[in-house]
Amino acid sequence: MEFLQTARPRTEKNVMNPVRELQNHGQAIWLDFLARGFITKGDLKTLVDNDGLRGVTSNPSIFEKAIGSSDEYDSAIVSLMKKGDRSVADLYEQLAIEDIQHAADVLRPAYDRLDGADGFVSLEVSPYLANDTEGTIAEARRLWKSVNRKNLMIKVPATPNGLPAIQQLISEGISVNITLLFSQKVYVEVAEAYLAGLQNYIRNGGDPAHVASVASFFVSRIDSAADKQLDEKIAQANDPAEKARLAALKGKVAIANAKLAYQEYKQLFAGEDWQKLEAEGARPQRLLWASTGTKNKDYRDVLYIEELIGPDTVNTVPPATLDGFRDHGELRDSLEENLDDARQVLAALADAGISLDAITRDLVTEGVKLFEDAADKLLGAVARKREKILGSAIDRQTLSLDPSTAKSVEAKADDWRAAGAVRKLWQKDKSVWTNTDEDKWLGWLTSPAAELDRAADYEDYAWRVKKQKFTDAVVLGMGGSSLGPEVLAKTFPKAAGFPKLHVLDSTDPAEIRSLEAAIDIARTVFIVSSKSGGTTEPNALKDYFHARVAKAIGADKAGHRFIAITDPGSSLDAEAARLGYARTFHGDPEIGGRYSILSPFGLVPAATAGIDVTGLLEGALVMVRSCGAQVPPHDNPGVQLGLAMGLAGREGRDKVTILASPKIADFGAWAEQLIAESTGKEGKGLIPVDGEPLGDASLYGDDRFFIDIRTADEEDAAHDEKLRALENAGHPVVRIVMNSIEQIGQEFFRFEIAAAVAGAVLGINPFDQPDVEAAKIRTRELTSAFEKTGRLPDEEPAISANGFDIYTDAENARALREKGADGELSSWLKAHLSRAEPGDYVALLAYVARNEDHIGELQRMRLAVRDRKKVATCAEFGPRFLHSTGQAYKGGPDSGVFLQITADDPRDLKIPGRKMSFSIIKAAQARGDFDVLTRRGRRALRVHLKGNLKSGLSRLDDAISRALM
Ligand SMILES: O=C(CO)[C@@H](O)[C@H](O)[C@H](O)[C@H](O)COP(=O)(O)O
Ligand SMILES: O=C[C@H](O)COP(=O)(O)O
Repeated sequence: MEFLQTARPRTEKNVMNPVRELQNHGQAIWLDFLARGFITKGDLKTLVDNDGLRGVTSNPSIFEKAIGSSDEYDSAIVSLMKKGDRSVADLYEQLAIEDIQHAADVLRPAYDRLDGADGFVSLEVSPYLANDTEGTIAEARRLWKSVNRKNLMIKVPATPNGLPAIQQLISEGISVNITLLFSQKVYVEVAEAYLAGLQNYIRNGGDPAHVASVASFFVSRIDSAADKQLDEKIAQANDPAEKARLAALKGKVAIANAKLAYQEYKQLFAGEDWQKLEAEGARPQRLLWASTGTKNKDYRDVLYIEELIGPDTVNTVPPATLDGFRDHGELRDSLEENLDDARQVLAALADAGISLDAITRDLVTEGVKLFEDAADKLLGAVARKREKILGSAIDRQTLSLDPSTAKSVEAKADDWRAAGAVRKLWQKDKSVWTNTDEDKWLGWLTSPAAELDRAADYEDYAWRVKKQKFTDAVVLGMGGSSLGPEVLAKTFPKAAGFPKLHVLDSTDPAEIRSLEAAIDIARTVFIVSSKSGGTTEPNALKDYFHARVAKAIGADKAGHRFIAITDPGSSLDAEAARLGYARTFHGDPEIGGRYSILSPFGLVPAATAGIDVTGLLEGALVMVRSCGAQVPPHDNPGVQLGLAMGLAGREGRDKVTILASPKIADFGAWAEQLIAESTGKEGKGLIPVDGEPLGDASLYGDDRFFIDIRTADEEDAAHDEKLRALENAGHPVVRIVMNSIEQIGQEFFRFEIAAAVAGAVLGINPFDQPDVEAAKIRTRELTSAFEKTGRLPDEEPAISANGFDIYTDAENARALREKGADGELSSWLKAHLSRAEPGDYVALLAYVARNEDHIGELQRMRLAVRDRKKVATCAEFGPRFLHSTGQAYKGGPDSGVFLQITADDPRDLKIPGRKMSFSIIKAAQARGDFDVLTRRGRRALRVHLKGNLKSGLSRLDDAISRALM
């Protein structure tokens, strides 16, 4: 720094150093600057020795310049990160604390020599807490403890919420520097808060000699604001005398304001009350002139030092001003000169119609904002540095957006930054969304850290599972409870010595049988997973498999082969206790199913399968930190993804097409339910498209938003080529590269934040699922009818033919007949598919066993539709999708064309103790689903395949091909 070179050694020649001379006028000079090298290279000490510098102040802008806008701290950040990853806020704070400690140590000899009267270093609480009394108190206490230096002052702003914090902190013996102080009136309140705090401290036995305080009264900013208004008045005035009167006030207001504040000081720290405190050893709270660098080049560079010299005051100056004063500063006791003039300046300002009260009020708000801006810039820079150091330990995300989406994302990120929306999200502030009950559904934000604290329990549980030598573990659950564990089961290889993990989320008798055939029932552990405990499918499956296990190993032991994961107090909780389950894990009622993967709903299946739960959570925590409260939207990967998805969706690119590489192929099914169920409601939302193989750019409409996710070692040049073609064609493409599957926890969390943010952008509550509930209610009506009558209510097909029946409601039937639907299956399909316009999507909803063959059939059909109609396609299996994309299909935008596929079940499966069989439940679910779709006025057609399913599906495939001709 240039000014340092001008700090001359003490010689005979410069004995009359004006800076040092200030002491003789009772004023202490502090430095409004700090940087690491400046301390470590001894420059601060030089100023202390040569200029008699007696203190240092810091603020968010100073740290932003030091840490954010330089590489001076990069090696220190690397060293901190070597001890382990930490949050961006933590990294900044650690660096700041170290600097403050070093500076305090340099000033400590002065502090000791002056018996604690001076030699202070100030560290400011986060500007984000400026309107939060309790938060300020807590942070000040924490910083006071962490810095652990007697000559520290904690800076607290003089906002309405800062004032009570000041009093409280002083009463705890914490030295406070009150910043952002502009008004005389507020200054009096600040001084009173100090005095009241001191009285409390003494009353509680504290020694006031250990407590110090300064009131940082801002100067130059007042002139900048007042001069601006004066200039406007001058421009408007016609009378030259009036212009001259106004011009004479320029550059005078700030000094007049400060001088009069000093007069208040003299009164406040005189009189009996003060004398009593003083007798106890209390120190006055000195006025400190801050913001004393001259802003207007027409004014003398040392104006705000020369005009404010007086006893028992401090002036904290930026380096250039210090240099200037050392070079050409002139000393006189100016502070109490011409006080009447000062009063007249303020009176004339008021006469001119300029309100100093309004100026000072605005300056506080603006001051907080400026510090927030600086903190955002600083934390954004630290976030980027952290990410760079993490290297491949953090999954890479790049957004390649079309210009329109890119512009919207940039603008929205600016809005979010200005509104502190990321912090609000983390503070569980429901105003980020629709102000309903979103605050009750944000437990997933903190679950990775909370669960890591329970890692030992998961390890112990895993050890016990291993000891049992199970061959298989089967999760019985739906939606959030099944799709997360399924990603784990399909992504991670089987761990030696642990059971193979399966997931069963179907009521299809053939699928249940096929699972049963794949396991050794006598050596299997079942995990019944239901947050509510009341979900039909896991309950039926639990009853079925309990009976099967009882048959295999005896009724008395059957319960021991079952584990429950459920919210406390649910019916499953009670049932598990009654049946003697081996263990019940409780979920957090503040985490919805689709956000529950990093809670027991995902972690128990993981531990059961021998997956490293600690590693999974530690991985997730890397992304938690990257998406943290203090990471501004521009540098926050989850927020960026959410803003991009939400905004692109709002602009019509609402088909979020997920391209997951082979190693993590199943991730899309989890992400699909998260995105669809979170956003698809109230006629708005995103329609995720999973499992649609990447095709030529010409196959896609301008309603697509692509997310490509893969692991680093899965090179695929052909795929990359196609992606580039999409980009070149103007489609938004997000690329996520995971270093390895072990880092999948990061992706769960990134997508959770993204879904929540997209929900905010879309203006919906991302944590409810009203239309899933509607389908459940309708299904329940049908199953209760079955319980009463022994059969499901009759339904009338639109046509019944050899091999198939067609069902739909009257409105759809009329519309389709108008389009040529007759007795042929293909005519109905043709009429139906012809309703899919650009921007629509076609969803095949098959209530058949989900197996390789059927997946293949559905894929063939969907691709035929996509390639011919150039619309997005979804291929889903019921009832599983009901707990996932089913929400968006019914509640989201009315752009779906639905083809429901049902079939005769060749063999049903009974559920012990129930009248209903699995086949009946599945039929009721399909009808409940279809009824809600048609009641919502959606374009829906149901084809019921009769007889042999294989040939039925191939007939359907064939009919679709013909319909598309
Ligand atoms: O409040 C204190 C000291 O207590 C200062 O660090 C204060 O923040 C600075 O003087 C001002 O922020 C600098 O303001 P300005 O020169 O940018 O207007
Ligand atoms: O995604 C959630 C499913 O609807 C299942 O709910 P549950 O966990 O309460 O059984």
